Amino acid sequence: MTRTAPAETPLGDSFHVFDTTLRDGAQREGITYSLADKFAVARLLDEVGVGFIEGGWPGALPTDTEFFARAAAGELTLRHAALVAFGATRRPGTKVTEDQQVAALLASQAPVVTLVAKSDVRHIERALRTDVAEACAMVRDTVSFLVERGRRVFLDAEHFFDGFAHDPDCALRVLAAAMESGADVAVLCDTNGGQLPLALADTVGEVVARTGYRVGIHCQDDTGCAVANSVAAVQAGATHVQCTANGYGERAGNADLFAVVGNLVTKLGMPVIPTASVPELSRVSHALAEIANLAPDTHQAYVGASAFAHKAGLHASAIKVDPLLYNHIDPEVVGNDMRVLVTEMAGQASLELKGRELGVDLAGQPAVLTSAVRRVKELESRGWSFEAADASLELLLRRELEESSVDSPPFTLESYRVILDHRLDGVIVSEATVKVHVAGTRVIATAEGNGPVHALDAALRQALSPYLPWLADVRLSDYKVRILADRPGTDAVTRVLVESTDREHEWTTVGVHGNIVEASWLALCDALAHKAMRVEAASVSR
Ligand SMILES: CC(=O)SCCNC(=O)CCNC(=O)[C@H](O)C(C)(C)COP(=O)(O)OP(=O)(O)OC[C@H]1O[C@@H](n2cnc3c(N)ncnc32)[C@H](O)[C@@H]1OP(=O)(O)O
Ligand SMILES: CC(=O)C(=O)O
Repeated sequence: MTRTAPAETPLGDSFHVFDTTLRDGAQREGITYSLADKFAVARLLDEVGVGFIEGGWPGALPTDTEFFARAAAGELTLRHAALVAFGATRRPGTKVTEDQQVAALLASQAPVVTLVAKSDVRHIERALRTDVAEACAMVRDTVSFLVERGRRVFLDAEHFFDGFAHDPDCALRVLAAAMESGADVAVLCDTNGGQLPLALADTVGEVVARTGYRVGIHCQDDTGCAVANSVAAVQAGATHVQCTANGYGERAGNADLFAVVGNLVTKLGMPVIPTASVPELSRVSHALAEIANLAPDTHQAYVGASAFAHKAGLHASAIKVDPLLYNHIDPEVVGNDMRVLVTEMAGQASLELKGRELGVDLAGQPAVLTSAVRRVKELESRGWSFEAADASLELLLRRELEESSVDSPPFTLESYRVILDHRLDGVIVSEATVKVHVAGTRVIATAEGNGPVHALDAALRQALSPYLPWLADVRLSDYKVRILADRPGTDAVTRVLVESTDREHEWTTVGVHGNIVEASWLALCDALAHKAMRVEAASVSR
């Protein structure tokens, strides 16, 4: 059997980060982990150095039974974490030795077992249909049975906070039944997730003071307070905290591992995971979202892509002096990055910082900055959006600087024409003709496409390719359209975002116009102008 305590974590066994992504996280609507997913999740969690990984409920779910069997057969080697099996106590009125589910916990060979037990008298009487004495006997029998067979046991006291408020004696009797039978941690669960931090911390403090037990915390997020409740519980004396990656879990979710660990490490100075793992938090959070087949939450505390993204001009002006003036921590501590967003809320400092990020030096250029801010605000008020179109913003800044690389575009347009042909057979064909001037030559080209923008792109490529060899590498990788119809006092306009790639880089440009084809054309032209600018910069530096 493998180890029953975390290895190589600075606080050792004295503080537990207990992850239940593979059990409670899998209870989230929309998540189904395959066996391969479960191994991948466990390995990533082990990489960030959690102390315990609850792998599922063997005996209840066939995938979980298989997961533990394969782990026991050597398919899962954990460097930091101990593997935990989850399950219930014996059923009321049965013998523990005859309970198939308890037998499955033992058969899983997991060195640690979490047993869930009801600690609210209303649940004992109405859901289990038994009395408190039998509920305590179920806990006592099952804990003793597993401890005698060498397992380390944690007790998840379900509905503890509601139960304690209603009948503290019953709730404490259930804890005593477990702890006096050899359980290691009495985990107080806010199963319905209805608690708020101050009251929850009072209860945790009272239980610790009255019993002297090692107490853990498990918080659901139904009040949006799971992270706050978990941290408050730790401050009140809990030394075992249960959480899930990105807060996945039943209903509104669970306490987010990354926020809980982020808070404990950076706010309370508790090295609850290995120091070297802290900068891995952002990467692992995103990888776990991929495995769950969910988009990472860009606004997630600590690890979200927007967690350190600043839009307001006033923020940027202070960040220019010292980034920590507007960041609660250095984002690199948790492997994240700071970003400055340029929108209509930008001021000169935002543009100067963004310019720095894009390699455009605007320091000591107050006139250029004033004019660029005015231009950005004016364009944004007409529907442009530079937040997601760094390449168009870079062109705008360089145009304001009157840099030669953008002053002489690779081609100029004389005219374009797009025809949409709806044939009798129902087929719709788009045809575009462009007349451009490139390398001192007037070129006319016509091409068909499955839509007007496709046809335009094809005609432009046909016209320019003989003169711009780099065009062969450039392709349109994404195209997004948004109709901006609800702007007071203006006609509806279309905003087009074009993402381009040349296999090495990706860049996004924006175009806005009342006509969708013209909006697309503007974004397309910026995309090529941006590539041409890079090509020229590369040839100059050679
Ligand atoms: C708070 C939590 O999130 S705990 C985790 C909950 N997770 C899950 O339920 C997911 C996995 N569950 C399952 O696969 C199934 O529910 C099983 C295999 C556990 C049980 O399935 P079934 O035998 O068909 O029972 P069913 O799900 O209808 O009801 C649960 C039974 O467990 C009993 N039970 C509930 N909690 C406990 C407990 N802590 N200890 C012992 N028995 C319990 C219930 O009283 C009920 O008994 P009954 O069948 O006599 O009415
Ligand atoms: C154990 C558990 O998941 C809960 O009480 O919410």
